Amino acid sequence: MSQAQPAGRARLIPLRETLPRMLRDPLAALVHFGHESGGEVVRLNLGTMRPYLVTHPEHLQQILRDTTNYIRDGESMLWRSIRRVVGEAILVTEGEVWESSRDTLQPLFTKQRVEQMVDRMAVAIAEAIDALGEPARQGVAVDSMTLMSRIVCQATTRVLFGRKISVGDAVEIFGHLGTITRTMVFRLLVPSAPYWVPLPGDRAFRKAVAAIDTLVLPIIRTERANPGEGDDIIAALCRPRANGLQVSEEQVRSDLVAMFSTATETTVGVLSWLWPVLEKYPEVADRLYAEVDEVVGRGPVQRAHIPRMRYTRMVLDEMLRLWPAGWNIPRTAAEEQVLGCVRIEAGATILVSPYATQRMEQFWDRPDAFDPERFAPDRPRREHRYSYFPFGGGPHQCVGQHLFLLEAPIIIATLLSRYRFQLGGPANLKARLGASLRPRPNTLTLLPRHDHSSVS
Ligand code: HEM
Repeated sequence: MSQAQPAGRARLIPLRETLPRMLRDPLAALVHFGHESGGEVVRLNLGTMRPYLVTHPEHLQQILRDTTNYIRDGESMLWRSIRRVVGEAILVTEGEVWESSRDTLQPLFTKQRVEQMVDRMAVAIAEAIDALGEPARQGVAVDSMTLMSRIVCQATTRVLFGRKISVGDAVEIFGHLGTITRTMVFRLLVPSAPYWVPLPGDRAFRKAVAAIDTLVLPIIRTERANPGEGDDIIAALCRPRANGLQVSEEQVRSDLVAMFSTATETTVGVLSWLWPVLEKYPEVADRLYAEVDEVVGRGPVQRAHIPRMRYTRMVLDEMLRLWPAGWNIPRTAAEEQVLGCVRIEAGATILVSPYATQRMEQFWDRPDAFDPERFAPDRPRREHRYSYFPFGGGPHQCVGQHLFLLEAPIIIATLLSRYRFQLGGPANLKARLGASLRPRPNTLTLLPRHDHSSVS
């Protein structure tokens, strides 16, 4: 990638090449165009829009670290759709509004604070998994995503939201978010369509957003009427901001829905790959079960177990490589930019996709193989920091990364210490496209490994 040449125009991939691939499989299409370009910046003619596709780690680093020149423009692509759900929240904004939300929320997620949450989280997770005992003993099949969402919603509402959202409401909100991510796809694929042109899914989308408001607004009103000193997200959002700014109900609602959705949707999305992965790769399943038995035994899982669960972490890292929940985090060029040898005009949309880069042969050996060994702690890592960025990077790097990397092993170890499982249909490793990635629906029957599945 020579920087010496004068910057020119990006190669444009014509519609006759982009369209059939995008219609068939948009995710595979991004990997294909990234691969074919060898990591150079290219432009995709998608008919109604012509975004740049950026896949090279050096370019990604430049973009993600520079929030002045490469912005999350609320009017573009993904952000426009997400803004219709979360409003002006931490997840979509830039500048002062973003800074104020980030300053309020980030202190809740420092390494130390997250470590303190872990034991409470382990108890909430064990209780949620206890509740699966009876249906499991009766051999009842459950939807695998619903199962994971119950566990994650219980842990999240208990620890992050100070029990101010009930588990029942959390599961309901999660369901509405699922509708939203699915129905948003049409708007993502035709981002230039004005909102007065109805697209499939619009009505279900609007109903789901309204249903979420019905559940969260009363909680916010109660908290604002009696603001407390609590260390949960709702208390933090309802207090006056550090800069003295009084926040509106709408702003609190925006950040609350954004935090709920990022904390649950992504976690459930990634963890739901566990079952098809274990089914498809029995040797991985054997090693995982062996590690859980050795480190945790029959449980309960505790904070001290987590550093010893090295293989579990390798499996998680590999799941995040192949199915990063946040597969698409586009940016807009605020001014004219030069990236590599390519000139990018002000206002252009730039596709940034962890999914594409993390599956490109230029940056990964056998990229399509599921191989946790590539993340073995004693194996030297030679990849560029931005060839693997499931949690993004730069100032917008995910605030929940540490939390996820502690919560996920607890969930896996608690489940596997108690159950084996049987999938209702064949394991499918092809992702279902939405605002975040999820596996295809499947059912699951848990098979207790011991006489009494509850041991906590
Ligand atoms: C597997 C789990 C997760 C994945 C893959 C993930 C991925 C990401 C990615 C890629 C970004 C960057 C967005 C961008 O650059 O525009 C991000 C940002 C964010 N994530 Fe996560 N996330 C996960 C879990 C969580 C959890 C558990 C929380 C909260 C408890 C969380 C809260 C956030 C927030 C608030 C932001 C916005 C940060 C900002 O713009 O300042 N995420 N996440």
